[in-house]
Amino acid sequence: MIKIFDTTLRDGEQSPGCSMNLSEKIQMARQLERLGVDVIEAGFASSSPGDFRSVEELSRVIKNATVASLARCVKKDIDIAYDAVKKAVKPRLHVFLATSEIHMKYKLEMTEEEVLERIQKYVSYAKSKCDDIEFSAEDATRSNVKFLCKVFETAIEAGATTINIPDTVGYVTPNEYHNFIKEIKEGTKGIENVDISVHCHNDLGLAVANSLAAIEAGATQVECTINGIGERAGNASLEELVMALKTRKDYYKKDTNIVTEEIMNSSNLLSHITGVKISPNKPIVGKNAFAHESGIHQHGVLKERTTYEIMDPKSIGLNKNSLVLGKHSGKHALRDKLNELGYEINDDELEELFVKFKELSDVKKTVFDEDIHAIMIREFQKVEGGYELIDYNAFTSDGKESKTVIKIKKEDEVIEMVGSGRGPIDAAFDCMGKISGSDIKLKEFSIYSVTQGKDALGETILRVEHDGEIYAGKGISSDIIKSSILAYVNAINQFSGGEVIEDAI
Ligand SMILES: CC(=O)SCCNC(=O)CCNC(=O)[C@H](O)C(C)(C)COP(=O)(O)OP(=O)(O)OC[C@H]1O[C@@H](n2cnc3c(N)ncnc32)[C@H](O)[C@@H]1OP(=O)(O)O
Ligand SMILES: CC(C)C(=O)C(=O)O
Ligand SMILES: [Mg+2]
Repeated sequence: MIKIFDTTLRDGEQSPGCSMNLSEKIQMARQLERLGVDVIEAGFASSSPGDFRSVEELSRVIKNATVASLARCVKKDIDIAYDAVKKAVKPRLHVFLATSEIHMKYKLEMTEEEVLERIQKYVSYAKSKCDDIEFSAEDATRSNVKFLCKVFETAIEAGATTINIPDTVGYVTPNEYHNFIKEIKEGTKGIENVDISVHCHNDLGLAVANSLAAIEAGATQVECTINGIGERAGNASLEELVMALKTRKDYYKKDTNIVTEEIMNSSNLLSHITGVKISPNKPIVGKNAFAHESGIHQHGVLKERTTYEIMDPKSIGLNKNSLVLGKHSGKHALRDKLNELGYEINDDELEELFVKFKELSDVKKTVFDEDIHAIMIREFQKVEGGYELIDYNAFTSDGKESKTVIKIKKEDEVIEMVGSGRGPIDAAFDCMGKISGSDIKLKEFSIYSVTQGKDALGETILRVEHDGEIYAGKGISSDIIKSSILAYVNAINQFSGGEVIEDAI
């Protein structure tokens, strides 16, 4: 059995534009639990009060999976990480220190001896607080293998129950990694009593191949993320890894606890939460992964699906029969759909959402899954004390400067302002800039149609820069000017005094 350690909420969140608020992390963690992952790395508790709160809250919410927090070999990090995970049913402390020459010399400014001492000291300290300890040798694949064996021996003697061999910069190749792990297995005393974990980055597009090679060499845990998000080019993608093991069970002869039918839900939920789209040719979860365009392939698939499909789409949760939601649907069907899409809600939340659902179904014939995601994403974005759009009017005609008037509320104050620009959206952003009185630069802006038909919902995703920091905003509406204003409001609410409502659905 291969343990799946999901780090979507920690390493995944380290990818630019993938930050999640607490309510988004809770929804995602619940979905990861339905997916059946063994370990959820909930965050790096000491890195910020927000990270602490989310690790602490996830430790309360998650019942089956182990909940881990990352910590440096620093007392304060370990204390804070333990405080955050201590209420979990199965807590884990994940302690790390770099072991490559380049990291030790330039980053840590430590000698090999100092690194070994520090590992001994802080893994023992972590062990005095928590039974389940993972130790990671950051940049392991660029470390001297003999030194690495000493590193792991030290960590195991100090109480580590899992040792992790990360390919931090995505440098290694599959055969090389396979041999490297074999060498570590042969050269490290006590390694037979602990889990061997791997954590691969995708800088050369080899993260999944390297993880699979590591499994063949004896790794018992793989670290990965949904949709492969993560630092730089990302981490090994959970769905690719798991489906490779499942589809080629004849070769790998290994199982995981993953409920593969939950893969599509997990992937869609993350993509909706982060606003990061999945490329159509992405293996397993891309729009084209099970699509057949050419005649010869279509002919083959019509006669026998397996001529061109190595996986059954149903095995990842595609093509499930589902109830069609519309203006005549009731709360049971809405709850059923929300659960099917990976959202858990209580009765009060259902009442509130049902009102929004009815408003939408009055204007749309059919409410698609994407519409439901859109309603939920709006709920996640609620901000207490932040700006709230009340109304807007746009005046535009070909070749002339456009004007947009926005009426907006912040706490009890209603503000009305006019902006001008090249087109109504440019004018709306000019107006929002004046309202917030801040120096804001628009860095990225895209609008996607998220549902079908002429009444489709448009999703705006943008990034703005303020005070050297980048803030992402999302807005959804059947009116693209409104979705753009909502996205802008969502972005500026993150720095203009609003506080994300932690218990929003
Ligand atoms: C490979 C990975 O993914 S590692 C995880 C990366 N994730 C993150 O860094 C996200 C969160 N990080 C943060 O918010 C901040 O970096 C913090 C709060 C953790 C630390 O912030 P700061 O104290 O300002 O330090 P800063 O980030 O500038 O530098 C890192 C410091 O940690 C030290 N350090 C790095 N790794 C380790 C380690 N594993 N154990 C002990 N010390 C370490 C560095 O040497 C440096 O020390 P110095 O301040 O004495 O020079
Ligand atoms: C903290 C460690 C496991 C990491 O993310 C890496 O080395 O990539
Ligand atoms: Mg990493």
